[in-house]
Amino acid sequence: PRNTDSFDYANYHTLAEIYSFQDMLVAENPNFVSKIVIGQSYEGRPLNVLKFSTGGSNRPAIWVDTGIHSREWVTQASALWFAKKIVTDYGKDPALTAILDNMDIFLEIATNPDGYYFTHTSNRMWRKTRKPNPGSTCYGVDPNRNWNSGFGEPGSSSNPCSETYRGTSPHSESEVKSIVDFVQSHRNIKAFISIHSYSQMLLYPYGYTTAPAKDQAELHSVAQKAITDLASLYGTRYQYGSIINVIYQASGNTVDWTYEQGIKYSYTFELRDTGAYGFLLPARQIIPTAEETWLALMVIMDHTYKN
Ligand SMILES: O=C(CO)C[C@@H](Cc1ccccc1)C(=O)O
Ligand SMILES: [Zn+2]
Repeated sequence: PRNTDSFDYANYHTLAEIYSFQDMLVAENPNFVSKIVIGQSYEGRPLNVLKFSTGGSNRPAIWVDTGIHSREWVTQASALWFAKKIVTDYGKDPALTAILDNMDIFLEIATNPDGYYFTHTSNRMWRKTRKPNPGSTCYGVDPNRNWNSGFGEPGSSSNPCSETYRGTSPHSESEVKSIVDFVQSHRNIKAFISIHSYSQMLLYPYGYTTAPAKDQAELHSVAQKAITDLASLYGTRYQYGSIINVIYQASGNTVDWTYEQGIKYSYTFELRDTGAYGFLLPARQIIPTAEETWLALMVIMDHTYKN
């Protein structure tokens, strides 16, 4: 495609196409969109983050990541649509314009690029990073178990061959450590949203403990509004609540760590579907999924801006 208008949002794309989309979007919007490289993957690929900013310096910010689990293809595909939506709606949609006149948005689309490349070349069902595990024939660490929050407690595995292998120590994975370093140097992130598929759930901390988050009531009511708006478009029904209550115990997970860093509005989405296709969601559902998810994201971003 020659530009982001002719880009095909209704299909899945290779890693190379994602990288070229990012560069096109920056080139088309040089005063609004920039690309930050927060680190590199194990195999040496850039960890690119798109920054949407209308000015200021170190403004309060909203972080969204997709594709931390590489096989969850609808999430990276939705992020491409979100990126275009932001540049299209700024100056037109009053709620988004108000948010962006006061806050920055950071969007990491290919959060696990080695894994994503591997799903295209070798194993469509790959989830983890692609770092070899010494002493094992099995590769990869689960980047949603590698964070320093309840690390190593029940809800992750010590077996390198497990899909939920936690790694040898917290933040051992560069794909995780790069975000840790970014969050800890930025210090003004107000919302952190990590997007997975599938199951149709909107989840908030904690996953490693049944102890309720101190902001549980507020997180719950914002989630309720978010899934209501999501459902208003196509009737897609989401469950919502704390990770451990709604899905299962999961230690060392992303948003438990960001919440414990003081980022109150920490959420994980599990996008479509509920198992009919699972990770192999047909491309025809990409745009509807992105559209309905955007409505929920706008609720969380608007609440963050107003609080
Ligand atoms: O990837 C998943 C399949 O989408 C489910 C997620 C569920 C989860 C989501 C947020 C925090 C901890 C766990 C996972 O096991 O890491
Ligand atoms: Zn996942």
